Amino acid sequence: MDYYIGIDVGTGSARACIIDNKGDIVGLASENIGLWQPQQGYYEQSTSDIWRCICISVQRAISQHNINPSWIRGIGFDATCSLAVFSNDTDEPVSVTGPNFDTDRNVILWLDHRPVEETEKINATNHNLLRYVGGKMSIEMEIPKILWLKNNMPKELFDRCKFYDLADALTHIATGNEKRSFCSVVCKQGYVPVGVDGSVKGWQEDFLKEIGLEDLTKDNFKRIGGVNGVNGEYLSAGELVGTLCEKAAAELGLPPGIAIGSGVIDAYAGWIGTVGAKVNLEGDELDSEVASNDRTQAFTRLAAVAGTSTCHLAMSPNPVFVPGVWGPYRDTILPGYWMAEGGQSATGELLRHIIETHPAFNQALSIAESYHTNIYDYLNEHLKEMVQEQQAPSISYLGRHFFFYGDLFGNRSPIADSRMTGSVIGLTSDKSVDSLSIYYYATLEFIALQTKQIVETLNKAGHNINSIFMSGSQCQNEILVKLIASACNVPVLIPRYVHAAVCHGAAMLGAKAASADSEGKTEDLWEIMDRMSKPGRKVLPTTDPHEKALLDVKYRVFLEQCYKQQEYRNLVDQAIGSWEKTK
Ligand SMILES: Nc1ncnc2c1ncn2[C@@H]1O[C@H](COP(=O)(O)OP(=O)(O)O)[C@@H](O)[C@H]1O
Ligand SMILES: O=C(CO)[C@H](O)[C@H](O)COP(=O)(O)O
Repeated sequence: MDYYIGIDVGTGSARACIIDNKGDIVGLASENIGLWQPQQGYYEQSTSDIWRCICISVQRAISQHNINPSWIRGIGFDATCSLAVFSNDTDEPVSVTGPNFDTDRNVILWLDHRPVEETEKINATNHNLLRYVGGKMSIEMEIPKILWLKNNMPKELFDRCKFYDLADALTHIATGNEKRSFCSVVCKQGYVPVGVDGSVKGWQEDFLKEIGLEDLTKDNFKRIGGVNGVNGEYLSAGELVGTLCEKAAAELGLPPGIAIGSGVIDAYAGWIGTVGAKVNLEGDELDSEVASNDRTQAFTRLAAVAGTSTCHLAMSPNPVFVPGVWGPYRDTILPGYWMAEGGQSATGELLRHIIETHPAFNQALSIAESYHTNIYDYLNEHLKEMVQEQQAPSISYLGRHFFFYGDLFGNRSPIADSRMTGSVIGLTSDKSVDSLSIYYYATLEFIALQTKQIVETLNKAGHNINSIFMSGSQCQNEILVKLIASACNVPVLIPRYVHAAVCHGAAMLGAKAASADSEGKTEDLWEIMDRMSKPGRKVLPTTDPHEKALLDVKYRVFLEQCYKQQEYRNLVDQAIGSWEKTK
């Protein structure tokens, strides 16, 4: 009776799943978490609220599925890469809401774009460290956010703060322990386990001093995890952080003493939960399993973790530097291997925004509700009906003259330009549900074409991606999945647990932690993935020559919309030169 819990904290909800020792999910529950937007571009959450949602989900998953809490051997966590702030002296949450810093919101969400000036200052250093985060530090990372707090908080409050990536904050709450994960400090906080030429290693003291965060270097970098981590170590995914403490155990409804694995950012849990599946990628047949699954196969498999945002993760045995793609990050998942992380800042959120701001949204939503379906499934059905009514050859034909470019939340990859916005060619005065459906389809098409741009950029730089393993809520969207397969011309694998693949990855971290021997040595994560991953369904690219020709030409226009926008912006900036802003 050995069971493991995975806890996945996405932008919108906390989920808990329980797996058995074969990796089958036997319990699953989720709870929506709070998100506050005090002003445009600012997004905040609260670890107290998130922990409450985790506790509800765990208790529900346990009780609904009749699991005895004493059967749980290990717990793994993943969370969005958001900055969580606590007090050094009391360990209480510290508010991040200016100007008074008096709310219980202590998390600056990854999507928050408040540190614009701080990010510019960081990138102006051209420090060698920036090579290891994709060439530029993203506004979504945590060092710019810490710097914003330094610039905006009262000094005595800032001096009392300690900083965690959210996944580390959760393992801290669970264990009371300060051990941090490589995934957190390397991917979001500027720690480099080992650089390629030995010139960069560990925390970059000169960099932190140059940007004005010398405070973090004091006491051996204690406020961000320690000079080399606690006891001289940072942990790779799932290594043993400690055991469930009495307080957290009582809140979760579990016995104390359960092994807690080192957490990862949610995107990385999506990689863990999907790419180890034993699947036959050749040929047309679906679902056929293959016996052998050596880890080098992972080098050709891209994980696309598609929730509020989409993250594209690729592992390589050697460092590959890809402009506009975060990393390369060593040791974060499997010790000695490197990860690259491309991404789209908003995909699920982009779809939601496009649908909800269209004049026909309320009408479409009430029809969807009358059919007891969600808006995405309804719009997909409506597109199929439009094809019938208009006797069109395909859905793509309906949208052939509509061109949507969707960087409404900035561009993460591959051009890494947070000033990017959206553009449309093909607007009409049509306010109908048909018009909404075409706009929605064009958004799906945009997501697929940008995925192609990211895959091409990865492969041009030295990766060798030839399949995509998807997870997150978007993998339930059959039109989107087919578009991604066709645009990228590779098979897309849908996991068996479409609602819980990321959480499944987190549960494998619980299994790894539970395997710790008396010296804390744990089983190899790939071995666990090999044993517990589940094959799902394979979606192949279109073979229709017209569909292919249309996607090719749409890609050409997509690239023009992307680069022309930057060109137009430069033209304007050159023309108006030093025109001063009026206050
Ligand atoms: N069928 C669907 N097709 C496309 N997008 C979807 C679908 N269902 C949900 N989404 C989007 O997925 C996002 C939520 O996905 P989820 O994996 O739960 O995210 P997170 O982990 O970020 O909380 C929302 O932004 C929602 O708009
Ligand atoms: O930046 C990321 C990972 O590095 C993710 O985009 C971020 O954590 C949000 O994830 P999600 O879209 O699943 O809520």
